Amino acid sequence: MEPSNKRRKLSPDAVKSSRSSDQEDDSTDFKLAVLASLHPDRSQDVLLDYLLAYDGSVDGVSAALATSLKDQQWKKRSAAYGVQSSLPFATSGSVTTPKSLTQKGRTLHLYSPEDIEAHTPCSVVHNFLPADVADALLQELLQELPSFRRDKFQMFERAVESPHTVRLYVDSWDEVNEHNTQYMYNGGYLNNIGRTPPELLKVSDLVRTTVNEEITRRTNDFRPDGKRLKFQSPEEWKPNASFVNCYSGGHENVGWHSDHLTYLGPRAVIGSLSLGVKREFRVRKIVPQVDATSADEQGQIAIHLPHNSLLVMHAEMQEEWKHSIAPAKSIDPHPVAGNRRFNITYRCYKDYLHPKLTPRCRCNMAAVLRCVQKRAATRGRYMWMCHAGFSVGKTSCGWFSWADLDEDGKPPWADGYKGNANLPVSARE
Ligand SMILES: O=C(O)CCC(=O)C(=O)O
Ligand SMILES: [Fe+2]
Repeated sequence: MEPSNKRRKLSPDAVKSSRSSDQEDDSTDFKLAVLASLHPDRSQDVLLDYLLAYDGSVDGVSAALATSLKDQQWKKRSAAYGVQSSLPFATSGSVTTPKSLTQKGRTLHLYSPEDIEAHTPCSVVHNFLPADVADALLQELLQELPSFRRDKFQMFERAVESPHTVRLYVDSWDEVNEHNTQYMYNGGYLNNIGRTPPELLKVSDLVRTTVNEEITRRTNDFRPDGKRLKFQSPEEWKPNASFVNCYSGGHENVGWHSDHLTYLGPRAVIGSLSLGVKREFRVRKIVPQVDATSADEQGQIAIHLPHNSLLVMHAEMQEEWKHSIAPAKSIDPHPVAGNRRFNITYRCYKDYLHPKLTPRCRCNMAAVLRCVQKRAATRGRYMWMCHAGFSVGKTSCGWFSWADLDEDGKPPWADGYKGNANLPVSARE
């Protein structure tokens, strides 16, 4: 089945980072992403507010922000250190009962692991590492920092840079070579991939144990039937790649996105360790376009992540929610990291999703794996698509194919494949 690919729209996450992207078109998010790249010191809430006020006109918002005296003053104040204060719309204080629900245009602030796991598909472990191990890892990352890069993107006629720096690490030199030449992110290869340094590798083992325990706990305690999600891998979660993000100062951020499934597979789990300055990790449920009038339809949840906290993004997360790191008006400096926050996302790349094995489109590039979110008729189904449709400056060949995935998320070429569970027989090719 090959639908015509009339839309030639850029991914709203193109400004965000090369390894993660939106599942489908979402014009409000796209405009927010453009605005965030043009005005990195404005919070997403402020930008959304302006966007609504200016009837969705990016140019209107930009002109207004450029001349806004109030915002100039806000910008100056944001340079000061202090307690991280609430952004516009924020409700005050922490939420202590699971009954509190998000609301359109509001941000629900969550601090405790109990509240976080009750309201979101995430669990959090505070004080995850022994203090000396956390310090050693932080020191190692500070030494690595000169090799971090901003992802660069082309957006319309503008060259845009991601509003934070990043580096991908894999565990051996062979893997570094493979990733350099075969794994694509937004249509390009990364050129600063590193070999996992010793502390990062040591901590990876600790993360592995805890993430597997958390997956079991989440499945038993939070799934109504105590079973994994359909397409969720039953195999042990073994991290073999880590993206390390660095946010230097409160203005550095990452826009709304969900993480690429292409190499992780459906219903991926990600272990995310935060070190240094405490920041807000924001999440919001993806609202089907038919039911939504704005990207903020169901409100946002701000998960406060202090130094040395491990957040597990569970299997529900990437297909059903988006996440971001909101700009902070002010931050408390960390004694070792200063104004920086490091975040390590430990990921489990599946061997059967190596790009040498996955389908290729007519451009002869390994296709990307996507999940339908917005169209009610096919929501939740996975498809392989031409990479170029989501890469800036490239034209898609329009190739598309429903993915053949079994109930464990495995494709037919993987060992132990159990048969197509992605589509009803009538919709299979
Ligand atoms: O910094 C964070 O906590 C989130 C980073 C993130 O979303 C990513 O690496 O994809
Ligand atoms: Fe992400």
